[in-house]
Amino acid sequence: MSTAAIDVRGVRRRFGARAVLDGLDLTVAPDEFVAMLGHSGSGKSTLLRALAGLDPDVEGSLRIRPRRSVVFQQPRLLPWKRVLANVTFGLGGPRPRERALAALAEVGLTGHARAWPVTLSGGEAQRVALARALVREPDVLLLDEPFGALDALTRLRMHVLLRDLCARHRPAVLFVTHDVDEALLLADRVVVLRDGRISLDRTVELPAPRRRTDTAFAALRTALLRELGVPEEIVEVTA
Ligand SMILES: Nc1ncnc2c1ncn2[C@@H]1O[C@H](COP(=O)(O)OP(=O)(O)OP(=O)(O)O)[C@@H](O)[C@H]1O
Repeated sequence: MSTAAIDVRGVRRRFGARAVLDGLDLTVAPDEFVAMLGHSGSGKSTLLRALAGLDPDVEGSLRIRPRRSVVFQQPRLLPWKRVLANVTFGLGGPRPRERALAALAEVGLTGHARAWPVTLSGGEAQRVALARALVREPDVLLLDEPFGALDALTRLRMHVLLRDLCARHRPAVLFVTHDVDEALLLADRVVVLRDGRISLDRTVELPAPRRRTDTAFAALRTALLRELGVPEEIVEVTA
């Protein structure tokens, strides 16, 4: 029996004649933070949906620890429930209210427990979504471009928050993003999804604190952009 948090072997997902995932293998260890990059339409969300148990038509072997939480690009809060009730919704176990309040405190939203979702900013709503995911103490956190809809400054704040939350709770993380720098700032390992498989798998060994301006950071960024098929003149601008 594998001790991995995620262990995917030979996964295939067809839509009509096209295999979006085509014999994909991926293993994520417990505690590991893996960022997944890939151009638009490469199948990142398809894989995440399969791992979240939302796709009955995927083929191959998918093993994932059963305690898993998903955060999507949109916070997907229930608008007719207050913030606290969104976090406790469907939550089993003892003292759900206390645990939800603790989770809201962790994401800096203690004062918003009684607020309605419609009154929240995009960043606040996404923090509620993170609290809702983490209150379940998942072994695996699946994140599908969770900061994709946020402005640049809020995104930076969310990076710090996510890093701190992961350091405290230590879930295995599979983090889908388009943003190479975001991947390199946060992840232990970066993988690229291309032609239905993992085409590049790199451990991120960068001195802390990670800085976009460091030479090693820039070198990794260049390698990843090339793997993503970004035109050379654009790669050069970012180097
Ligand atoms: N239910 C579906 N029916 C048909 N095709 C689908 C379906 N879901 C996804 N696809 C196709 O599968 C491919 C991969 O989609 P997916 O959403 O996984 O890509 P992605 O890498 O997450 O893209 P993006 O970065 O733009 O979100 C796309 O070409 C998409 O059109």
